[in-house]
Amino acid sequence: MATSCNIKVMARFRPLNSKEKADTSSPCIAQFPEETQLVVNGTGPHRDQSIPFTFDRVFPPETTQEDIFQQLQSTIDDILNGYNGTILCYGQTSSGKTFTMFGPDDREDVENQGIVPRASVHIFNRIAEDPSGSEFTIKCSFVEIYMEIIKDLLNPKNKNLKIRESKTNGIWIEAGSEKISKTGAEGQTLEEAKKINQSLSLLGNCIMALTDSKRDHIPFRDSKLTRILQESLGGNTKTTLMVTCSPHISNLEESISTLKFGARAKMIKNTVKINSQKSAAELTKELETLKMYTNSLEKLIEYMKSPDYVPGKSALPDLAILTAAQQQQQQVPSASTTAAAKTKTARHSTALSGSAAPGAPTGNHAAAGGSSPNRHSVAYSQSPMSAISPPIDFNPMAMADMSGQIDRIREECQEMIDKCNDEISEIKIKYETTTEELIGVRSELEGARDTIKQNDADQKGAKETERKLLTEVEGRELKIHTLGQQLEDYKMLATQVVQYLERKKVTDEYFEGADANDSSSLSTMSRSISSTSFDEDYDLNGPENINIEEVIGNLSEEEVLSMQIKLQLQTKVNILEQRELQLSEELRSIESLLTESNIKYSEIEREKKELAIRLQSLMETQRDRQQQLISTSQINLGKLLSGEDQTTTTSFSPITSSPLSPISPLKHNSTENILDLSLDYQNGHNNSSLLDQSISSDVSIHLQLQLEQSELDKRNLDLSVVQLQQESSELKEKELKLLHELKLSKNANDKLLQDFQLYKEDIGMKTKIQQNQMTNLHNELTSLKNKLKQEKKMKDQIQNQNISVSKKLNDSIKIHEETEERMKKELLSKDNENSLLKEQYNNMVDQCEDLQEQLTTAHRLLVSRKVVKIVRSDEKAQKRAYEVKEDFGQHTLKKTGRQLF
Ligand SMILES: Nc1ncnc2c1ncn2[C@@H]1O[C@H](COP(=O)(O)OP(=O)(O)OP(=O)(O)O)[C@@H](O)[C@H]1O
Repeated sequence: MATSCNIKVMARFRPLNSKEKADTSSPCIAQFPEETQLVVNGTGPHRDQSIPFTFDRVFPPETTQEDIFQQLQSTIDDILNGYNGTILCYGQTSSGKTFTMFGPDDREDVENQGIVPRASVHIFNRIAEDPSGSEFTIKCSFVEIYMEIIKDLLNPKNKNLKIRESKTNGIWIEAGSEKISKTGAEGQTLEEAKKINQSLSLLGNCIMALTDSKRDHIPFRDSKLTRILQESLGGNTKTTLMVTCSPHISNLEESISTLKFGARAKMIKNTVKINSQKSAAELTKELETLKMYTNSLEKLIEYMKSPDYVPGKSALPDLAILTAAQQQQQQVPSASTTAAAKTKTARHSTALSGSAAPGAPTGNHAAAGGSSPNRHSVAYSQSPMSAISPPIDFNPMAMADMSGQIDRIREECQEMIDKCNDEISEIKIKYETTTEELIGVRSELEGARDTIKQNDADQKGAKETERKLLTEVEGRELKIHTLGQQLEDYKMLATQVVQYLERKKVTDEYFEGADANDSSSLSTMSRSISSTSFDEDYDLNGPENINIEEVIGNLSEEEVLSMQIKLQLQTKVNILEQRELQLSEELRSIESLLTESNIKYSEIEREKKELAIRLQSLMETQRDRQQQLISTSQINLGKLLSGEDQTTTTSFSPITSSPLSPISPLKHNSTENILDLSLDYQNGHNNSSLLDQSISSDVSIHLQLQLEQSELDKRNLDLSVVQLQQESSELKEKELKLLHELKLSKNANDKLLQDFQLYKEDIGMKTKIQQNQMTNLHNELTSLKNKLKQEKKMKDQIQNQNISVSKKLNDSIKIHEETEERMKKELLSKDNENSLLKEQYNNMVDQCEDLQEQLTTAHRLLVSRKVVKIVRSDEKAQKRAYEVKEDFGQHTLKKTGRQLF
């Protein structure tokens, strides 16, 4: 009896792996307050919300493999009791599907064995323990669905297995290889990813459709995975879905998506019933009964054919055999009514693990499953023997007519049945072709959608590149602007320097005529250089809140180099500035010294001149006096010589203009001597003693005094001259010293000028570098602009392409949708036709059965009315008698055929 049950859904969280453990900030995202409930924390935009989930069972990370199996053992037992069963794992990649299904790679690690090895052991244990002596057939297969191709993992030659379906056996994978060439896959990574995601999203679609009461079409046929799982989802299978999750916060979105998938799947209802199949022993027994029955019939017919048999008079032989056979046949239980038959066999047991929640990263599907052989149960709703009814009266002619009619009807029926079968096969082929076509159209659509997505992504990428380029261009333009300004400043500065140098023409004259303004203009210029070189953008100290190291770290090599040069320049300028100030100071002190010296020198010169004049006048006075003395001496001498009174002598005053004392007459020495003396004196010879001897005592005293006085004067004069000469030489020394200092200053100034020249050259060079940089930047800007243009062009092309692709896609979608719609309609009408045909077919089969029954009744009548004699003479009737046996066999086949259909 069929019962309805929901899919069992369980959730398992694996432990944190070593990498996740390293992130101590994040423990397990889920809490497990109850055995059937878990709460996922840290959800919502602010990570402060929780989502509760309820499943048939939840397993926290510490759950052992044994605990898991304990919960799934009942599913295996159900399979052993004749139900179809599926255990399916679903979850994000690396969430533990393989671990749950198979366990670790190490086969020796028995403790961690997964469901499949444990289930195998359990099944064999159960078989070993079974006391009934029932026959068990265990078959096992492992297949992989890879890019919509089913591969036999146990026989790699079987690379493209087909999915088959029959009403009695449900869906199974055809265990033969075919069309290997079709599987040749090359460079299909993208295609592979698409297909894997597609089949998973199609699984999601089926689950959505199954849980949506308004949907009557479940798109199982859209992918191989859903097709295989068709019976497991909403069909005749006890299904357990194990959703596996990572406990780490980094996989939160995927885990929630997986759990939501599980929650939805939990709503799916399956209708399950026990499958039964007769064992070989039972079938043999049945066959023997049938053989017995046939033998009885044959014997009966033989007897009826024999001359001993008189219809209506002769007793029927071997009825006991018939009765025994009939009784035995009736003992054979009907499969449909014996749910607890010993021969229960699960047609369909599947263990599957599929990867990834939609939208999550995916891996391949690893499917491991087992399905029983393609057997159908031969089930009778009624035993053939039970159709034999008691004999009735019978008219042989009418019987013959009836037999003919029956034959005709049967032939007609057979024709109709064949026709129906042909039509049904045609429809089936058409249906499958249409379905395949639809799948093709859908995958084409998916492809087109992917192209659009790709194009969108390309467009986004192009936009991003464009934005980046624009930002770069803006940055470069700004830099060029800044550099341009700096260049202008440099140019201005260079002009200033040139002007300054030209104006100054730094020569000795300059130093002689230099004034405070000029030196200050030099320092002003230096300051202006410093302020120009270190504008705001390149201020090394920068605003307080800026991390200089970070700023420098962000600067390009070129900028750092430029800053270094500027820093060096600034240092140099500072040194020059200081030096200039020093020199200016020195120059000023030298200048003042020089002025002082000049003043002193001119004073000394003046004094010297005065002294010279004085000396000259003194000498003149002395000469005059000597002259006077000589002349007086001569006069006196003449007087003396002529005897004139001494009273007539001329008196004269000494240099001091003292009143002239009367000159005493010369003593008696010869006049020549006196004259000689006078002349000697005049000639500078001190010969006063001679004079004393030659002149009179008064005059000689007077003269003596005067001479002494003049001697004194002369000595004084000499002293002054020496002093003056000393002073003059000192002054000369000072002058030389000053000149030396002047020379040093000039040299320093020359050095300064040289520095300025170098500085000017440096500035010129830097200006050139800046100009080159600017040119480079301009070139770069131009190339960037060109690139931008190209990007824009490309973007436009992509946009145009996108528009045309979108248009094409829309057209194609429209066409495909129309085709799909048309096909759906066709399918629907074919389905309707199909159901009508099925109905017709079933009606015909029923009619056939009725006819068969009528025929059997007729035969039974024939037998009971003992028409054997007529039959014996009538060949046709004899033939009919043989057909009774044949018909019986066909009756069985027809029954089976209807069930199969
Ligand atoms: N419950 C668990 N206890 C201990 N280790 C586990 C558990 N679940 C998973 N692991 C480990 O986590 C890793 C990933 O698990 P597994 O390979 O089973 O993931 P998967 O879902 O099959 O991944 P994929 O979809 O990529 O094939 C493996 O190293 C596995 O041993």
